[in-house]
Formats: sequence, structure tokens, C-alpha cells
Amino acid sequence: MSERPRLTVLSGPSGVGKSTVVAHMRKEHPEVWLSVSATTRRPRPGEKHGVHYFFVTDEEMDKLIANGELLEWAEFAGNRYGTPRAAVLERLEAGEPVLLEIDLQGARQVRESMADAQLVFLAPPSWEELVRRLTGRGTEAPEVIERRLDAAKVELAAEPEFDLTLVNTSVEDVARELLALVDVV
Ligand SMILES: Nc1ncnc2c1ncn2[C@@H]1O[C@H](COP(=O)(O)OP(=O)(O)OP(=O)(O)O)[C@@H](O)[C@H]1O
Ligand SMILES: Nc1nc2c(ncn2[C@@H]2O[C@H](COP(=O)(O)O)[C@@H](O)[C@H]2O)c(=O)[nH]1
Repeated sequence: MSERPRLTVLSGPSGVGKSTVVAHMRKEHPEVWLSVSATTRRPRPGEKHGVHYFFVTDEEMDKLIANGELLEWAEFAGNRYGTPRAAVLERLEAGEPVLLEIDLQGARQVRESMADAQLVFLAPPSWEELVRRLTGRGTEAPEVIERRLDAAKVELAAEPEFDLTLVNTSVEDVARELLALVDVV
């Protein structure tokens, strides 16, 4: 029986490359189960309901929170995001590894409720590169980018709270390192 943690949280500033790294890893290893979050954010072009997120209204999010259906949730840059509790617990109870891609506030909540969770911080090679990636993605308006960069300063300062840090210089290298951390047989 492996002693590696079953639940892994991947966190890090907006634009650092979390989704890119996870998508790369799952292309080669689709057996890695990633929780699909609920969010009040509008879908970006190409994003599908139930695949990238469960896109919900403010009222639906209120209900998910009030009914205790979220393992954790947070407001990030003007939208709310949360991890559906039932699907995660189902996987863990079946002994299967779980990966969450969430912000710092969510990572802290998971740390509180699941002491044996493994918290991984994804860091950019430099601040300038983070700005370049977030801006270059072209998915947010300039004022939203500003809000996300403000949040990034707070997130970068919280790096010591995490169990380990991976620096996203190469997507391939980080995807390989992350795969080794996620307890996939
Ligand atoms: N190692 C890398 N080198 C260069 N560009 C990268 C690298 N990793 C990711 N990118 C690019 O950076 C941009 C942001 O990546 P991505 O959307 O995966 O970030 P994220 O951390 O998931 O952001 P968010 O938290 O806002 O969802 C994308 O355009 C992606 O192609
Ligand atoms: N606390 C949570 N944070 C989440 C969740 N799902 C995603 N996120 C994080 O939100 C920001 C913004 O995401 P974006 O898709 O709008 O760019 C990013 O840091 C995500 O990791 C969640 O369920 N809970």
C-alpha cells in the first residue's frame, strides 16, 4: 500500500500555467482524475460545461454553499469557485487519487479539513514571465488582469505554506514531476 498522499492540490498564481501542465499530464495519463469545479465565471471560448467547469449562476452557487455541497470555495478576482465535495469523497473512498487545481484560499481550506493532503505550489520563472503569460493568454480584460496580478502578489508570498514548489519553466518537465507526485499506479 502506498504511503503517498491521495489528495494533491495544485495551486499558484493566475497565468502561471496550472491548466496547461495538468492538460499535458492528462493527455499522456488520462487516468489522473481532476476535480471539475463550479464557478460563477462566464465560459471562455472553447470551455465546456461539465468538462472545464460547471458554470453556475450566483443563485446556484449560493445554494451549493448553503447546502454544504462544496469541499472548499473562494471568491477570486470577482467570481466564485468551489470544489464539489461528493465526487472528491467518492474517489477517495474508492482509494483513487484526486487532483484539485484551485487558488490559495481553497488550498488553505483543504489543508484545514484534510491534514494529509499534499499541497503543491506552481511558481513562474519570474514575475515578468507571469505577466507575459497572463497577458498573452488573451482571455481577460486589462482590469481583470490587474486584479489577477494583485492576487498573484499575495499568492507568491504564500509559497512557504506549501509542501513543495515546482517552477514552470518547461511544461513537459513540470508535468512529469507532477505525475510522480500524484499517486497514480
Ligand atoms: N512553461 C510555459 N512556458 C511558456 N508558456 C506557458 C508555460 N506554461 C503555460 N504557458 C502559457 O501561459 C498561459 C497561462 O497558462 P494557463 O492558462 O495554463 O495558466 P493557469 O495557471 O491555469 O491560469 P488560471 O489560474 O488563470 O486559470 C497560457 O497561454 C499557456 O499557454
Ligand atoms: N478555491 C478554488 N479556486 C479555484 C477552483 N477552481 C478554479 N480555481 C482557481 O481560480 C482561479 C481562476 O481560475 P480561472 O479558470 O478563472 O482562470 C485559478 O487560480 C484557479 O486555480 C475551485 O474550485 N476552488
